[in-house]
Amino acid sequence: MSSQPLDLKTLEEDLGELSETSHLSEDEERELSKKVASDLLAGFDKHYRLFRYCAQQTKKLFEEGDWHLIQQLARDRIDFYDERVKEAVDLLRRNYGSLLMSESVWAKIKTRFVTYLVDHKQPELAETFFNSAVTKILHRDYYHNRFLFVRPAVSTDYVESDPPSYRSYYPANPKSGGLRTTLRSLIADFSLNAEFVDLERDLRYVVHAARQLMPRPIKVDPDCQIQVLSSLFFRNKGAYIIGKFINANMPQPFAIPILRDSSGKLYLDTVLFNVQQIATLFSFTRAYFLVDMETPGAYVQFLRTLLPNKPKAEMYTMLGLQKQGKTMFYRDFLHHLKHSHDEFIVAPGIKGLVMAVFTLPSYPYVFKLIKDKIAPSKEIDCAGVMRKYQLVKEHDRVGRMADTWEYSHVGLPLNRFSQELIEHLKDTCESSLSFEDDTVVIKHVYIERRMTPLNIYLQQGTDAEVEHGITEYGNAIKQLAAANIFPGDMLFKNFGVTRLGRVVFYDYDEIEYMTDCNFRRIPEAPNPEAEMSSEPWYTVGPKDVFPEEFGHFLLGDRRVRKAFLSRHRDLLEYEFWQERKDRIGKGHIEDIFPYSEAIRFTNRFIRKT
Ligand SMILES: Nc1ncnc2c1ncn2[C@@H]1O[C@H](COP(=O)(O)OP(=O)(O)OP(=O)(O)O)[C@@H](O)[C@H]1O
Repeated sequence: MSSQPLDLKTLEEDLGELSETSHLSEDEERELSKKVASDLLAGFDKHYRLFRYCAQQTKKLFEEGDWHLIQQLARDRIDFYDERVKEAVDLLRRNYGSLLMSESVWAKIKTRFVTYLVDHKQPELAETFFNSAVTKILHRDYYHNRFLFVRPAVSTDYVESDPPSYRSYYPANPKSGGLRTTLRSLIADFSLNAEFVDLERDLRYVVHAARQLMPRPIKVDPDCQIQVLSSLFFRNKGAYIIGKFINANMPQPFAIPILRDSSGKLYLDTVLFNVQQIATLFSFTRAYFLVDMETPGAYVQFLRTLLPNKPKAEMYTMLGLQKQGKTMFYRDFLHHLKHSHDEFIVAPGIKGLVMAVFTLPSYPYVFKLIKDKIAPSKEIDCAGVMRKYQLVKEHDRVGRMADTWEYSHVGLPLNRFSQELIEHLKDTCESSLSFEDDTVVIKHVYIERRMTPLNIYLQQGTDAEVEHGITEYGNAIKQLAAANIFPGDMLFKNFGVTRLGRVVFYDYDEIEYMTDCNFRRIPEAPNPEAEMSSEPWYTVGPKDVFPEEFGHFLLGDRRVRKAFLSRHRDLLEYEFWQERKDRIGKGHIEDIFPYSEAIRFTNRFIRKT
């Protein structure tokens, strides 16, 4: 396994095979390994400094309400990792070149690297960076624990920063002044450089919401405390306080979104206590958070106490550390393979024209390979598909597009593939496959969360489920449109339903920015014959979209039609699309809340401003 290809040749391709030992003396090897290990660590430290700087900048931009720059920063940050890895690899090749052509040197480099991580605050990320660089330099044959961190060598348990990753407050302590005063100082400790519209009012709402939740009579135990992560979680137009309230050894997670109104003042929009609502904030369908963390391991550990069912891989990813997410996903996946025996199969549903998709029933992910030959009707090539997937990675996914992890050179055990799947992959993706002994090596694959394809959900659903699926489908399209995404192919098979019943889009090869689309009304037919003809009587440009046509291919089924027309008739009208496009064109960034409107304070409590 390695991360996304950086278009670098391995040393072996350049200089031939590594020898077992080098011609250097023991001392020379030791000196060399010190230098290489410290160069690699310096490369990582530079990366992480820039990564943190982005989050520090975001706080300022949030205070100033510069949403466009926050989005830009979030997008740019995604590329930082590969840029730093490339720099590190170039440096090693330039400085040491053929000196690196022995296994004994690489084994020493890894050992030396571990010693440098003893007091490091991000050892797990540094190990991943090491892997990313080394897999660019060495051939796949060397991807094992002697040269790489296949398993972590340094534990992140109890790694802490100074000041620590979370702060504790004691509202029941007589000196604290009570819950509201405690919350006031908790918020002040984030040192936001902007005024609140009416903080006292918002604190009353938070206290009120908390009281509604507490079992009666309220009994305060000696351990009563509030713990909050020390940095705010920024995304789009929101900053989130993430923490837990503990009483009688019972942790109650919470999240408080802070928003900014048009006059530049702040307010607490709501408080989320429900674990599912908080899990939704960290969903793989949303953009990554920007958080200034000295010890990300401690953040993940804290978050896991709030959301124990969320895999660590997804936590790291949502904190913007997507390469760490990839590493952890792959380790989990290999572990799962060892402890399961089912077969990889073709993913249920309608096969794609662009992607070959397979899954392991016992594991909730799908694997997507770009086909060798893409149907001409698709008017896209492999590089184009990769660009669209990258666009989705970098764009605000607004809870409606699935994130993907991209891998190259993934080895999977051949005996776990069903016969039908191997034949399907050989037929469609031969150039992506190679067979090494008992292993199928896949050159390039996207991995994403498995969902129930919406077409299957609608076919098999009860009337209530069809109603729900279609309502969600329309909401998904509307939110994507608000985020400047036109899905292109709106057929139900291109959407999936998550475990929480949300509809999410996953077929990216035809997506366009709304602002690049040319929405049109169908012109009047010049005569009845033209109207009856199978060919359109008007010219159609490559970016033209005719919303009035959507109904023809979406609404064949009676139940679907009824639900759609009662909820989302506007999607069939030119005006809806043009109006959205115009708003985006004027620079408007819509508010899309990752929680329901109904739980916002403004809808729960009558505001006395
Ligand atoms: N995340 C997912 N969860 C479950 N099934 C999926 C997922 N992604 C894809 N599939 C299945 O694989 C099929 C093809 O996937 P996808 O739509 O991404 O391919 P495509 O080649 O781009 O399709 P199209 O021909 O519509 O462009 C889907 O119709 C669905 O049945």
